[in-house]
Amino acid sequence: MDSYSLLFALSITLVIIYWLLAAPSSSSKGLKIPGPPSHPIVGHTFQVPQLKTWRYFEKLSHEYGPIVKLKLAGDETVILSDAADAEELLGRRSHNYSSRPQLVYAGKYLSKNMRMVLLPYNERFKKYRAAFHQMLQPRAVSGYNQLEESESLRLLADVSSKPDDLVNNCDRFGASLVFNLCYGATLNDDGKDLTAVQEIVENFIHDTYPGAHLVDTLPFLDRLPDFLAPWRAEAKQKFAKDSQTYTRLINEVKSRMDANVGLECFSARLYDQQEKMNLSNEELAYLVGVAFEAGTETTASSILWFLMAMVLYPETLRRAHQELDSICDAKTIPGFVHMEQLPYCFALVKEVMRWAPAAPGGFPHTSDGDDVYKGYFIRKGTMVIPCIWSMHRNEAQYPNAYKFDPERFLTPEMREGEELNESELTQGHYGFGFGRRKCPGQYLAAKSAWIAMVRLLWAFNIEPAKDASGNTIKVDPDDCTSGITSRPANFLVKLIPRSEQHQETIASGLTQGR
Ligand code: HEM
Repeated sequence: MDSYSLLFALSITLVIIYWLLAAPSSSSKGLKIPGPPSHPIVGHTFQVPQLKTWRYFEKLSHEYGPIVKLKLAGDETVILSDAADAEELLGRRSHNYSSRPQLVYAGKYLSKNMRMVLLPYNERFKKYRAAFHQMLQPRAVSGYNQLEESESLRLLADVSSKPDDLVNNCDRFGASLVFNLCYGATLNDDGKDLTAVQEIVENFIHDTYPGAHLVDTLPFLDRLPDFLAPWRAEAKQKFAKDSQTYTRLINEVKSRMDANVGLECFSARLYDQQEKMNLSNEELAYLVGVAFEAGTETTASSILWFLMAMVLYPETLRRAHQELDSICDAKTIPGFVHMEQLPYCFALVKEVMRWAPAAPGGFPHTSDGDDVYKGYFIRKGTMVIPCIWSMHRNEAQYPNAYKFDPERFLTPEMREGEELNESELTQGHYGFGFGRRKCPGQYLAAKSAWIAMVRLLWAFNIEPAKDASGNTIKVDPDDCTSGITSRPANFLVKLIPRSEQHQETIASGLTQGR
């Protein structure tokens, strides 16, 4: 038997002993939360599919109701599929539900407990969150209009010149905007920094996936000595590599600051407050790095979902074009000043975030104390997962929920040009999560999505791609990636400039640095 098989056999034996001796017995303190039958030893651990878990959660909600309990390797897990329950528990009772499950591999070793997204609700978390708030609160975000407009213009130019490189073009847009805000510089064209952060995000998504590392299912395996725990050295090695990237980036900022280049960016602001905030250089590097990684993948995914919706629902594309053409001719690139005049486009952007949330499975929260809700007992340490996908498919709240239909968000007030402001983009759907862990980048993300989508609509016809024989290639929204975030996979689409004048306007906008 090799050392991995031995370790596996040992782990199974230990989990059985743990389960029998240490796992909490079922509670008599409240009603039993419904859920599927489970195995007496491993619970539901092996029933939950690794891929597109949110679809399984949706199926459970149809069978057992909006609050479902699962037992995953001894841990109690509650899946919420109705937004009202999530708003009550994770929102109004957020004092109790704002922690995160503690991951040994990704939290302790891969992130040295410095990645905000994985931190429990502790003092370090509050300090990090306050720093994010400074940079990403609505008032600060309204100062980024010019940057968002110039980055989205660059997106149009990239799509025009490299139409077959769509995924990279969208990734670049998501990344370069956040990069600029974080490091006060333009993302290099050599792709080095983008590739580095993409690799970090890819590893992170893989390493946080349920079941990716046995030690996160059985945390006591962390007591094993290094020679029996080869994963520990692997995670530490990845940390060292990621840390090198993030440290290099903030060191570059520091050099520019030392050379008295007036810099306004997240890193510079943190350097100025480093002592007051009691941040080590490593912490500072990670704090900024996490903003860069969190903003890169999600924004690009939303744009790709938008393009897919336009292919699947050409009538909505036609209506958006009609609205845009009535406000902006081919010589006028739409900008934030036009937001109030474009209610249909506004509703369309919100519908993208509902129809295809970039983080469909939701991020798990953890309870810090026992609680009773609707008669159900929720034990301290329960992992509570708000399944955004199921919430967005709730027929009572969103009739005909599987259909992409911007009309559902088009209120009479909006038709009159009211309620068309940036913060409204984040309302009416749950794509940014809940309570004290709600996405701190939501205002920036929603505005970036708006400007990118509206400008792509203005500039291009969005059509299904064709194969070599001229047949339309089918587009399937179920063909998507699985992880904390999700985006279309194998998605081919054709973006065709709407006119030569549109192209000329983009080119002259670029030369004028608009
Ligand atoms: C379309 C784009 C985006 C989407 C859909 C999105 C969605 C989310 C969601 C669902 C969460 C988890 C909330 C919860 O736990 O309930 C989250 C957390 C987070 N997001 Fe975003 N996000 C986006 C863009 C951004 C951007 C641009 C940034 C930063 C510049 C950012 C930074 C973060 C951070 C740091 C967290 C962790 C917060 C915590 O654990 O307290 N996100 N996001």
